[in-house]
Amino acid sequence: MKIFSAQQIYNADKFTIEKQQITSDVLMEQAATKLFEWIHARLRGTQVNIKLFCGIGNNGGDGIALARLLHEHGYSIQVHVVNYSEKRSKDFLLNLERIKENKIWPDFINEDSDLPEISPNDIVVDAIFGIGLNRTPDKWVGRLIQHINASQAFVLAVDIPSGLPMDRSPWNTYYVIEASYVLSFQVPKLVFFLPETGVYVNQWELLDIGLDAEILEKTDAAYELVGRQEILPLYRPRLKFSHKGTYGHSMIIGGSYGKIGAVQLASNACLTTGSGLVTAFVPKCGYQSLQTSVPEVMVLTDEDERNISKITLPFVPDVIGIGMGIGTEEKTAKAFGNLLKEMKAPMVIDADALNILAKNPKMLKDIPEKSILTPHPKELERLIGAWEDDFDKLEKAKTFAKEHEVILVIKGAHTIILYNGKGYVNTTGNPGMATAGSGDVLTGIITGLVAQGYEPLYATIFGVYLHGLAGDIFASQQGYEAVKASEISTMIGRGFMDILSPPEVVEDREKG
Ligand SMILES: NC(=O)C1=CN([C@@H]2O[C@H](COP(=O)(O)OP(=O)(O)OC[C@H]3O[C@@H](n4cnc5c(N)ncnc54)[C@H](OP(=O)(O)O)[C@@H]3O)[C@@H](O)[C@H]2O)[C@@H](O)CC1
Ligand SMILES: [K+]
Repeated sequence: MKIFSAQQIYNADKFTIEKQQITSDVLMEQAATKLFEWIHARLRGTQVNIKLFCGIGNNGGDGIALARLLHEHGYSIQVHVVNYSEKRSKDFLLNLERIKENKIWPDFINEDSDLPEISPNDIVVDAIFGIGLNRTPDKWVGRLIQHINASQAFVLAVDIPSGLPMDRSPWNTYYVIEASYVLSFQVPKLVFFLPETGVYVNQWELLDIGLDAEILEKTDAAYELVGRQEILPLYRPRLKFSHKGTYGHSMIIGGSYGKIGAVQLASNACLTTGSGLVTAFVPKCGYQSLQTSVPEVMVLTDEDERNISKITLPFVPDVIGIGMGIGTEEKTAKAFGNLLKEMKAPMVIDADALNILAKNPKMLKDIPEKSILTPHPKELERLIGAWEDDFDKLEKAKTFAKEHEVILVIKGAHTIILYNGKGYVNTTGNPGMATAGSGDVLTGIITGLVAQGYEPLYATIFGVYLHGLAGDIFASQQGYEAVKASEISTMIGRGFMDILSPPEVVEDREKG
């Protein structure tokens, strides 16, 4: 599902109004009706105080229209107009007139007003700012936002938490509504998925307000949200008349004394994802433990006892996954550098192999095209340098990926994959997966998919989703704390089954 910028949403808005020959007011009424239906389906007339804080733009207009619908259905409401500008929008004014006709008298909050009391039992509707926010809120509006955040009331944000800009981190982190739930219109917003801004969005859901399908289809978005619907078409079925050679021979290279487990985790995940054959290449000290722990994996050893020092391949693997537990010794760096020169096929590069690249930037030019790099935040910083905020990070990472023609996986609560100027935002995974070896399993999964013939970008998108899903399935049975990397691998098969099973009534991608 596409993630639009604010400008693209305004364009879609305009296109819909022109094509469907409706007024903008009709679109606002559709939005308010969807908000009302969502609330009404849950409250079913329960008497609770609903306090609506409405700005003077179209986000505020949505809030005022919602207030009218709630009032018509017998809900107890209070409307507070947050009067932060004289430039009121046309549809805001129209809806203000309409509620006055319904004998609802809003309270106007200005710089000098006392802040209204909010009880923890109230429901607050936040319609102060929407996607039109373009500068920091005034101090008094910021104070009101802090007052709402401190109230402990349930806060339902309309479209986006007020104070959160669409294309940058907030100017003042205290001047943003901490929403309990966000009902967002039509398309997800990128800020919901980034670490600095996602914290204001506890849960979110999309409401279809009827923006025209044609414009949604033809708009080229810079980011895409990846849910089951996007993943299913990427799946490559296993054929009846096939053999282990059909599914590729993967090579997992890594490990050092005390860190052989990383290779075991990656090799095991690679096999479990369906790679036909897996050979691990480790220092001598890893031979016995690997042979015993994963009998299906073949093992080749370096001549060095404790570190990788010279990589000699007796065959050409379909894909190499490299870096887990490998260390950054000089001889290892040299061996990796030589391998890069030798290999033409895409590789999956992780962990210390990334640190070696960061320390030896000359090696970057030798990375085979469409290789997949899977850094965690520290490794990413070593590769692309420090960033100012999440948006700056994405831009720098995009530039890096383009320059070196690689697929860059930025790991996080919502892992983002960058390739050729475009970003793919993953929707699976959970905090339990922030655990030792989780990244080794991901490398194994992606390597296993490339081995089976998945195109590298698709292998990455599919692999990141599958990895998160396997972690989610395990966590749903045992809880976050018990998630261990090896347990994630045990759920890879269930993950595939989940992807292939019929979708639930509400798509996971439309909620978060
Ligand atoms: N297609 C859709 O999805 C539909 C969207 N709809 C709704 O419209 C919402 C967007 O509405 P919007 O464009 O009127 O902007 P909104 O956020 O209400 O801000 C109002 C104005 O405030 C100003 N301003 C900015 N920052 C400021 C600040 N710090 N302090 C003071 N003022 C500030 C700025 O104007 P400026 O002063 O810069 O000229 C801005 O224009 C969207 O989120 C959704 O809820 C639906 O109605 C139906 C269809
Ligand atoms: K809002």
